[in-house]
Amino acid sequence: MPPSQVFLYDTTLRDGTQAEDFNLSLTDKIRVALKLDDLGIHYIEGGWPGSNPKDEEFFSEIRNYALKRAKIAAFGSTHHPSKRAEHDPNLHALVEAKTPVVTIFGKSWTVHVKEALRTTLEKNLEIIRDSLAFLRPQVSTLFYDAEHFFDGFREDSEYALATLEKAVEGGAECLVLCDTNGGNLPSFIQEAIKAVQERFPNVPLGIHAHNDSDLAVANSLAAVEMGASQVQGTFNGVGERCGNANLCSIIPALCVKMNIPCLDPEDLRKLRQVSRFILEIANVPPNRYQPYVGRSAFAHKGGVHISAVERHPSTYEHIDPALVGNKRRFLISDLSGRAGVQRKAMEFGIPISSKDPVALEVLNQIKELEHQGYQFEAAEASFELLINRAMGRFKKYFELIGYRVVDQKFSEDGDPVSEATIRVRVGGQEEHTAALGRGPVNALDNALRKALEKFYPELKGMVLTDYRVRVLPGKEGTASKVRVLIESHDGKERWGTVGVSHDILEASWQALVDSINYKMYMAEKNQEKKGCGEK
Ligand SMILES: CC(=O)SCCNC(=O)CCNC(=O)[C@H](O)C(C)(C)COP(=O)(O)OP(=O)(O)OC[C@H]1O[C@@H](n2cnc3c(N)ncnc32)[C@H](O)[C@@H]1OP(=O)(O)O
Ligand SMILES: CC(=O)C(=O)O
Repeated sequence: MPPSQVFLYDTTLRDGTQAEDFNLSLTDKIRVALKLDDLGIHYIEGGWPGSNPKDEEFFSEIRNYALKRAKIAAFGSTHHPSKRAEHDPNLHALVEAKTPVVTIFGKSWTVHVKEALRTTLEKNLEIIRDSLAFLRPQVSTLFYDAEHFFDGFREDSEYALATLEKAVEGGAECLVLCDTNGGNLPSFIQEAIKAVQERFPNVPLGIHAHNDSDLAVANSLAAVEMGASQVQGTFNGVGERCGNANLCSIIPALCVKMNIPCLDPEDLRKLRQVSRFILEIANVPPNRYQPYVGRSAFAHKGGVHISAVERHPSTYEHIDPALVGNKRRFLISDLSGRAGVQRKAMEFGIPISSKDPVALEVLNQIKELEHQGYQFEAAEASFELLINRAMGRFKKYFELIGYRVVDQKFSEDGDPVSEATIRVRVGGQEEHTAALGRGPVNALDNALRKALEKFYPELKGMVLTDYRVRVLPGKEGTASKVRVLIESHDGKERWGTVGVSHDILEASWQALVDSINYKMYMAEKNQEKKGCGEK
């Protein structure tokens, strides 16, 4: 039977940092711990104090903070086979970490006892009991992680259960069953838990699942369905190899789908923000397709989907995105229909009906342009300008008379020098400028801005923050078409524009021009809003 409450045990700072390319400094660890505490996580495993000085420092540093809700846990192993518990430096380090919770892991699988620990099955049982018994009087809460429990249970169920018995004898308050290699299926997880419950009806159980079969979340929830009241996992599922059970998916599943309290609804709304915060700190790019919290988790692209979601969100959404702090997005592409165009236009504040011939014209243009290689999902500014052009509302801020870009290399080792000259007409006035740049696109961008800034000083505050070039599929080698996506920023807003051509400069030019036009268009639009009394 599922428990009445689940306790969340986060191991991002310990097992999470065992992931390739996921590293945290001491300061990072403190910041993440405080964030998790603020969210309402019950236990935060800070590291392995016997492992390295950073983890030791973490435990002394975190004592300087008054945590609101979370308890800090220190992690380590049972004592070394060659030592007695009282002489084992790892166990001493755990006590010296002075944490309210200590978690130690021990071996449940005969293969591990013989091959990894290189000891006898009897000795391992003694190691488990003695390690816990040594810690028990010195720590207030003691958890036992039964490493490889499920693999051990399959191999020799009696021995695996005997290891748990020793942990209980030693004083473990919760037996956390681990799918360490992440290879088990939910049905087997439930079968093994049933046997554990029959043997230990009064001992709380926990689950610690790895994701090697992409089942860590399913296995964790299967364990909870059986009655496990502690769930260990990491934010964004980071962890050794393919990662740990992802708390960003487990938490909403528990709260929203299984109605098992683990976070307050108000805290649940912070989930996406906390997920992002941790990735930012670790300098890891977010996975846009991550369930619940990813940018695309509630992004609708197919025309049929957009139309139905407009009518009733649950037609294509499994939960309300706001519950986890995410939001619904509608994407424009060649898979869109009129409802998508209308929805997007409404978002831009342009009222058109899906029956309006303009909606159909815009739709046809998008389908043709996407066929040519344009893509508007990351270039919404270009799309907004396209709607305005179709409606005859587009204002031309400048006219190109011509440009020339020269890229010269003077020696084998030297950097090339790029220079652009440009002639534009603004109103009735012609402007002719030149600029150098770090590469031809930068030179062209510099020359264009230099020509326009005199007329539009607001362009000075605009910077290009991202520039991506993608060679479009084809067999034409260096003659292939390219798509350029530019992201610009003016301190307040960020917008994306797109250009496509066989010529990389032309593709860049299109995206640059859209970016500048959009900036000017936004400035006027904001001015109009102010004129209408909007704040
Ligand atoms: C499933 C998990 O994620 S468990 C956590 C894994 N995390 C980590 O390993 C990160 C932190 N680890 C470390 O910093 C180091 O490995 C340390 C400090 C713990 C140990 O370092 P070392 O003493 O150099 O050992 P090493 O890293 O080679 O690990 C193997 C040793 O651990 C021992 N060991 C492994 N598991 C256990 C256990 N449950 N109980 C007791 N000893 C164990 C092995 O017997 C072996 O000892 P031996 O070489 O004397 O035979
Ligand atoms: C304890 C642990 O991290 C594991 O078994 O995966």
